[in-house]
Amino acid sequence: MHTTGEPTRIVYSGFPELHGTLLEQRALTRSHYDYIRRSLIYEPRGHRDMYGAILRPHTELVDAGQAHMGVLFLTHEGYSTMCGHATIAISRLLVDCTDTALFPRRDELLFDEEKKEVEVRLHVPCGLVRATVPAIKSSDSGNWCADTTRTIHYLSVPSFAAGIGLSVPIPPSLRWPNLGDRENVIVDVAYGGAFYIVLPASALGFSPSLAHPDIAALSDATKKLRAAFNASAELRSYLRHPDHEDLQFLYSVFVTEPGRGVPAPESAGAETGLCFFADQQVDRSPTGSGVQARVALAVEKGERKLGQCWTYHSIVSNAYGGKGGFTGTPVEETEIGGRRGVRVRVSGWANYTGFGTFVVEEGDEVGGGFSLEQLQQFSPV
Ligand SMILES: O=C([O-])C1=[NH+]CCC1
Repeated sequence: MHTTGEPTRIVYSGFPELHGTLLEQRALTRSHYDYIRRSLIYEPRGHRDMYGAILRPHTELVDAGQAHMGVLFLTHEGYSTMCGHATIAISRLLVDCTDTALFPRRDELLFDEEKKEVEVRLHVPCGLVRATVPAIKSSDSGNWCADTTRTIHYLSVPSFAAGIGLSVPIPPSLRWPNLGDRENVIVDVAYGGAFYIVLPASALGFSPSLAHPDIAALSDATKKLRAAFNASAELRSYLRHPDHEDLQFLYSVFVTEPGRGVPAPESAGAETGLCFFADQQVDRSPTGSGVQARVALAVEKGERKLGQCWTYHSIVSNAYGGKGGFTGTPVEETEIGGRRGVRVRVSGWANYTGFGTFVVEEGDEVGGGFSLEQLQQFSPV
């Protein structure tokens, strides 16, 4: 499937049996079955911006009846802890999937006849996400399926501003041309199911406009900024989460242009973002977990109130006149680790791109998955 152009290659059958908590299953997949991720995400089946997910029908929350399905997220680098664009895609798939062999808890979905929608509870590595999928009953089969005329939304895990106006010193070895004579860069850090650095392009020394961004140069700058941030134990101390140390890492640098993009009718404003995540993958979608982080920052700064909807665009949604933009609305204040958190309602839409079976033939080493970049760096000849 794709969500505003960002792919999610969803594994719904054939993955090895995994047991334990979802985070244990994530660790086991990374240690014992990473070859499957590489074969699906790397070339020749994927590419360096490919994204995927593995459905996990048994986790501690699913087996306790608190969730309908577990999910592991796959990037070109590894296994992320939250993904809004994939959440939107997977929740649609689960509403459309009537095969209880693939979705054992399908019959537990409660379709609201009046609102014509259904809640799908997903257990993702950062916690429980409640998606609401607009649905219609198909006249012939009598089965419910997603209503493609309305957007899907999900209610996030508690998201929070972790640090505002932090100064990141940039050592000479990590400087980039646009930095000019600046010694440091001021950033905000927020958690939206994963930790984000958020800053305007101008803070990196680039034009404030993301109308025609130099993506390669911004990728180089954000990669160096991330390295400079991670080099500081004091700055890394902002990446704290009370639930689990697996969540305590810097996932992305989000470059923003406040004010750019077409606001959705129900929103009070819009902004555009360019998300560099994992090993500098570029999100084609407006990045749901990044929306959560940015909404949490806006609330913390007193720029946004509960219930105030905002529109978030990517370069792709802007290129299509705003179609595919996400909205983000802080709907509930909560407390997390002694600080203010907000649950954010993120909306968007996903489409199918196809269904397939992937094969790796015995002895086909190249077909097992390769990354040209890694071959360049590590090839023996
Ligand atoms: O939508 C999302 O949260 C993300 N898409 C790719 C990186 C994270």
